[in-house]
Amino acid sequence: MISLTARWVVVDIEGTLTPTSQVHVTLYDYARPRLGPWIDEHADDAVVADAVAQIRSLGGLSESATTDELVAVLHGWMDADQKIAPLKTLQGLIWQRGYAVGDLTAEFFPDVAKRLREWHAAGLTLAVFSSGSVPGQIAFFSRTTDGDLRDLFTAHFDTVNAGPKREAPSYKAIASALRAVPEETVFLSDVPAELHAAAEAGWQTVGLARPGEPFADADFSPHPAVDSLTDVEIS
Ligand SMILES: CSCCC(=O)C(=O)COP(=O)(O)O
Ligand SMILES: [Mg+2]
Repeated sequence: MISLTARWVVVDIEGTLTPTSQVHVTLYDYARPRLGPWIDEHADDAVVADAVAQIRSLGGLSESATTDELVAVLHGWMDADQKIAPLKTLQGLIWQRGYAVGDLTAEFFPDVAKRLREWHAAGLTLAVFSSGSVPGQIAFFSRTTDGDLRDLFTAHFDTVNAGPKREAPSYKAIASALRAVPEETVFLSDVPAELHAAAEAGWQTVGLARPGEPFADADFSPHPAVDSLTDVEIS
């Protein structure tokens, strides 16, 4: 059991709240065949047009690139699990629709919903920092096997409104947006490099080394690590 004193709790999603397979299999497989149709059907949407321009630029495609060429770049990024902003934007829009129409339901590790509700009821301010886009995150928490959890969170951060997850300035930006005291803020993640960045920003950190997850056997030092939120006590 780890006991901390903090007022702000910021959580990662993949590998921390939900199994990696929920993202890499369930959500990625849902997005893959829908990316092309979404780009074509929402070509006039400014958010989609901006994402397409970024894909062309980052993917080295010409102005006349076809939707199939754009999708090939997006699939390549997904296959390599590169969490690149325009991909996360389009995925988030597709998942938002998927949760709204009832195609998708988010599943958490069994300890998660209870612990988040307890921390919220105890007066802690909860926020999310994930590579998933903010609209995608909000949709994810709207329809879960534990009900609608959106009210638990005061704020959502992604790589667009905060910055890269492995860089300390992103955590400084989040603390500033939350008006949080860094030393009274804790970040929970399954990725040691993210914990290093949060600690560099003056935050407290807890690693989630969940059995069977990609980082289960990683070296989390100097951060304390647990395999369940049940083992994290915050007062
Ligand atoms: C609907 S949120 C999906 C999460 C996601 O797309 C993702 O890439 C998760 O990355 P994280 O930073 O939470 O490990
Ligand atoms: Mg993660």
